Amino acid sequence: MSSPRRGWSAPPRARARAGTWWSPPVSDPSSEPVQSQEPPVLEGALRSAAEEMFGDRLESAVRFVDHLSSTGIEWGLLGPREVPRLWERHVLNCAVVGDLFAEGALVADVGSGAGLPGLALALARPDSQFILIEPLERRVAWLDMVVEDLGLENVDVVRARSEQVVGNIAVDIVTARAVSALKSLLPLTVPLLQGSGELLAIKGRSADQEIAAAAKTLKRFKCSAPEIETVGADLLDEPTTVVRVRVGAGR
Ligand SMILES: C[S@@+](CC[C@H](N)C(=O)[O-])C[C@H]1O[C@@H](n2cnc3c(N)ncnc32)[C@H](O)[C@@H]1O
Repeated sequence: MSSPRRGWSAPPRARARAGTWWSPPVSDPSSEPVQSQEPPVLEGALRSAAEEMFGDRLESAVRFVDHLSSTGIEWGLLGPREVPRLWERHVLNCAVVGDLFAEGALVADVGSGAGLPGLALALARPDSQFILIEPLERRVAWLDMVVEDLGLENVDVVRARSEQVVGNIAVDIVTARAVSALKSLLPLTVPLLQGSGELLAIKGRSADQEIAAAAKTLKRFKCSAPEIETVGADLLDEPTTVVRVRVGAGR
C-alpha cells in the first residue's frame, strides 16, 4: 500500500458552526432536545476486544462512545436505542474493517454520519490517514467537535457530497456503511479511487443480492468481481460483512 499519493494535500477541514460544545447548531430547525444516555459499560469480552482493537488509544475510543451516547443523541445523530449496543454493533464492528487494508493507507469514508466507520477506523489505525466526507451541516459540526476533542491528527472532515469532491481527492481505500445499496454506492465511491484502489462497503445479509443487482454498474466502473469478506470473527459474536471491490492495479 502506498503512502498518501504524491501531490495530494489535505482539504481544508470543514469548520464546526456550533456555538458551543454541548448544543447543536442553532440554525438547524429540526433540532429537538433528546436526553443523552449513560454510555454502555465496557467489560468482559467486549473490553478485551476493544483493548486489542485500540491498544493505547482505548481511552480515546471510550471518549468517542461517550460522545455518541451524549452529544450524538442530543444532536440527533443516532437514536437512543442504539446506546446499549454502541460498542459491539457500531464502534468495534466498524473498527475491525481496519484489518482489510495495509499500513499507511489514505482512506475516504463516504457518508460518515456519526463517524462510522471513519472515526472508529481512525482510532484503530493511527498509521493511516482518513478523510470523512459528509454533506450535512450538523453531522459535520459534530464530527469536527469530536475530532478536536479526541485530538485526532489523522482525520480531516470535509463537508460535501462525495460527487462534489471527485477530482480533488484520490485515495487508496473508500469505506462506507449504510449510505446506499451497492449499485448506487459505486458511482459515489469508485471515482474517489481515481483508477486504482478498493471500496470496502460494510453490508449486512443483503450483500449477495446487492452484488447481483450491481452487475452492470460494476462493469461500467471497471471493477473486479466483488469479494465478500468477514472480519472480526475472533473478537465479536457478530462479525462484520464487507463487500470488497477493487479497481485498477489491485484488480
Ligand atoms: C444512514 S447514514 C449512515 C451514517 C454512518 N455511515 C453510519 O453507518 O452510521 C447515511 C449518511 O450518508 C450521507 N450521505 C448521503 N449521500 C451522500 C453523498 N452523496 N455523499 C456523501 N455522504 C452522503 C448522509 O448525509 C448520512 O450522514
